[in-house]
Amino acid sequence: FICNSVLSFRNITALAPMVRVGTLPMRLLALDYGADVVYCEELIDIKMAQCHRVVNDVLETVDFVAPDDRVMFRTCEREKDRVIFQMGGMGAALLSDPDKIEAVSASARRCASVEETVSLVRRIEKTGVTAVAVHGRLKEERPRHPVHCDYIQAVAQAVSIPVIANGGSLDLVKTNADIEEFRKATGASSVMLARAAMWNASVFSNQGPLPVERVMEEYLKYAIQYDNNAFNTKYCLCQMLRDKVESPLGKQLQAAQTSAEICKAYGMQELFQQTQERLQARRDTLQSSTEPDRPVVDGDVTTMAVKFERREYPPRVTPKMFLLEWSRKEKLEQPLYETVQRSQDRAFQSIVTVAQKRYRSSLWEKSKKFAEQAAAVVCLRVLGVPEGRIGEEDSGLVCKRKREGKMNGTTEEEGNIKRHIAAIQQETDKSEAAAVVSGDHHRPDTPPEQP
Ligand SMILES: Cc1cc2nc3c(=O)[nH]c(=O)nc-3n(C[C@H](O)[C@H](O)[C@H](O)COP(=O)(O)O)c2cc1C
Repeated sequence: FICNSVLSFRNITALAPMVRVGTLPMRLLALDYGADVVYCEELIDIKMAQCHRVVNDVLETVDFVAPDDRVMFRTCEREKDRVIFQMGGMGAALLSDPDKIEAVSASARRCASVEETVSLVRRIEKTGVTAVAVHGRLKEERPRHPVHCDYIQAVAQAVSIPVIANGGSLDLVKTNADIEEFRKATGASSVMLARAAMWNASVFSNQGPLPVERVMEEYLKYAIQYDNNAFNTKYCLCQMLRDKVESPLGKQLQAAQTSAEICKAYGMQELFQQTQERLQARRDTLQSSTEPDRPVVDGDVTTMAVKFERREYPPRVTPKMFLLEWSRKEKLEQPLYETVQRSQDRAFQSIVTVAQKRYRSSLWEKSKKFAEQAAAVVCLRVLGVPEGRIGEEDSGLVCKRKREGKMNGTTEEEGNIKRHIAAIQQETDKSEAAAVVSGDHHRPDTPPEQP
């Protein structure tokens, strides 16, 4: 590994690059336990070039998002000046073409002989790189083969830039104290660990090692906090379980398909739920502070920043019902709802078409039902039609009729209204049931799983 950076690589310990393992939760955990520098998983240069950079105010991260909306790289303030981005696509290929090794970070394996290795690293040093990490195995050797400390030592003696020893996880480094032993055995400046850290990141801690159960819990906390991909979280936890992967916990973990299910396996569902609510609240606050609450015409859609708050309406009364009733009264076609779901947070947004005009809330909702209600509210507000909200001034048919009923003291009138609402409700339920059959239905009280 050739490092070009303002970081110091003398006398440090580093988390090595690991595909699928080196995502944000693992990097933060390694830093917490005492790693000085953390590598991200190897990312393919061409794929990264297609990503766009997104400042994620909800998670307080910076994301590099692929055209298919997958987050390829997520980073945060905590690892600033500590994270090293490992670019793939060149990697070991550079070994046979050292001329290309300039101003980049790449990975390299030890060559066939000590002389060849030393000669290569000398050439690399001349390009002006800051440090070089040497994985003490031959290109064709597997990770289970013993590491060659003598090769790393020969390199360390031959160059003046810091050498970072790598490859010691299997046979040499089991505890924090072993890190120093490995460094001494190779004469290197620093040490970089992959598997030992993947199995138990507390190997970086001079207070450690901690039981892996505790480490998994700490890992999971970061995975929840930073909305880590559930399958990535599961993969990393399975690596930590190692031979316990067939234990009852391991089986539960393997069966889990969502972050919620993973957390349940670890008895951490409450923390998961709380975190989801906190993130949702932040999302709502950010949305409402940035969006205007007056109508804005966006193409052929009239939009407003409206959030549907269930508690603002009486039980069994919804804006959708009011819009449906109003459309009937006006002899218009039934309102038509079209809903989309975005992949980064699985949030929903609906457009309602009424009298050939389209209305949408610019805010995203946690369920399809809520998104439709928000669209209905936008339409009703733009049209100046009551929406059924509690305390709505001189509003809705229901409230108005109720008032009339009270004034006349007739309970019959109230009965009529109730029947009327029930009929509309039935209608609404029917269309929602159809949505369930078509498989795009989400209950409003169960926030969807985060990607
Ligand atoms: C799961 C896993 C993924 C790895 N992914 C990468 C990678 O993306 N890029 C890379 O250069 N090396 C990768 N490696 C190699 C390690 O960075 C390291 O060089 C190797 O495992 C030897 O170090 P160790 O003995 O501490 O495990 C990976 C290793 C493992 C175990």
